[in-house]
Amino acid sequence: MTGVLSAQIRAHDGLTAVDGGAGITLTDCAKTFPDGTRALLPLSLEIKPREKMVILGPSGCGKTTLLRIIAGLETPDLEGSVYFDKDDVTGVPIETRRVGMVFQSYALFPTLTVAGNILFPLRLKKIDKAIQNARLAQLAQFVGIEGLEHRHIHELSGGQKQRVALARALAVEPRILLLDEPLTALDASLRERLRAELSSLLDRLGVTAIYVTHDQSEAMALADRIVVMDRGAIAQVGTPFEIYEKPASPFVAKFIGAAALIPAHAHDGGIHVQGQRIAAYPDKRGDVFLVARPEDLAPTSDGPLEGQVTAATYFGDRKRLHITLNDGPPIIVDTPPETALEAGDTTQLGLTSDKPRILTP
Ligand SMILES: Nc1ncnc2c1ncn2[C@@H]1O[C@H](COP(=O)(O)OP(=O)(O)OP(=O)(O)O)[C@@H](O)[C@H]1O
Repeated sequence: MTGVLSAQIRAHDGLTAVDGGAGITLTDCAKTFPDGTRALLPLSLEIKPREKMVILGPSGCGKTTLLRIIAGLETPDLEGSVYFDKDDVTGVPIETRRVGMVFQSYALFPTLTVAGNILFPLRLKKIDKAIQNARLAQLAQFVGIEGLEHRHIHELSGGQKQRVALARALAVEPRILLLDEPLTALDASLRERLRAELSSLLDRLGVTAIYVTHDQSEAMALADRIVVMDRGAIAQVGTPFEIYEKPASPFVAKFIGAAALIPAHAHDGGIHVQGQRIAAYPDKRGDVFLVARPEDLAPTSDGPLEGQVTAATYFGDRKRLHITLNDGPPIIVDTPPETALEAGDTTQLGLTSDKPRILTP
């Protein structure tokens, strides 16, 4: 057997290098639907071969539309173009793009068995039976569903269904794997486990993977880089570290890591909140925001900030306080689980680091 998948699976077995995974170049891709909805403003994006790129953003920001343009299920407005490596695929239909897709709803055929679902794309292409069987065995082993090949879809758990959907997407030996919220239908603990498993499967496959989610911890866990989207536009592209540590805008800071933005002023070499100097800051002068994530502030006995606890939730490993700062925004503060503070208490707060993250508006 030859082809990308064989190479991919051999790579998984440690036998050979991988030759799969195309780079993707989107140029000026906008999308206006016939009813006039502008789902995407013109955007350009480069995705490297074998990169795990996560598209992250709130509901309705255009994530799925962007994914469907890469898949060939939508065409961009006239000025846009899509390249896979050096091939212009803008007008090429999904069947000939060599992409695999995995959906939130699994989109499995309920009347077919596991094997029937996985082999469906190969049967369409009338691939030789012996090759089909060999590939089924490889894929079942690869995604961890051996022994379930003859089950019907309704006899599977959610996690097993998702593995079947992944195996079917891989059956076509894709250069690019597109995953649209594939874990959303699963319960939290299974989602976390499969997320880790999927991440390592994608690494071993060496395929270029585009993964859509609105769940930022999923994005952080899986991505080489994240595209954060806001209302049809790209708000920031960067590694999880860059997006978390250097958010490009208030939108990105608030969307990633439950950050509150506290209005502050930079002058005389320091950051000042409500007239109180809270940290050294030699860089700039003027109005700025202090980025306050749950780990950035802690209750203290001597300020400099003060606020009222509006809710306190015990999580076992920590206690999460919702606090409204005096003359300031509501913030979230994670404290050790034994913290005595409860809703209704007033507390002083200090920074946990002497290098706070500062955002200029
Ligand atoms: N076929 C369509 N016709 C008209 N408008 C559409 C169509 N498909 C999507 N839209 C609109 O385009 C915008 C972007 O939709 P899209 O599905 O890409 O968002 P999303 O970020 O994937 O959202 P979600 O996380 O809720 O799935 C939305 O306002 C949506 O209503």
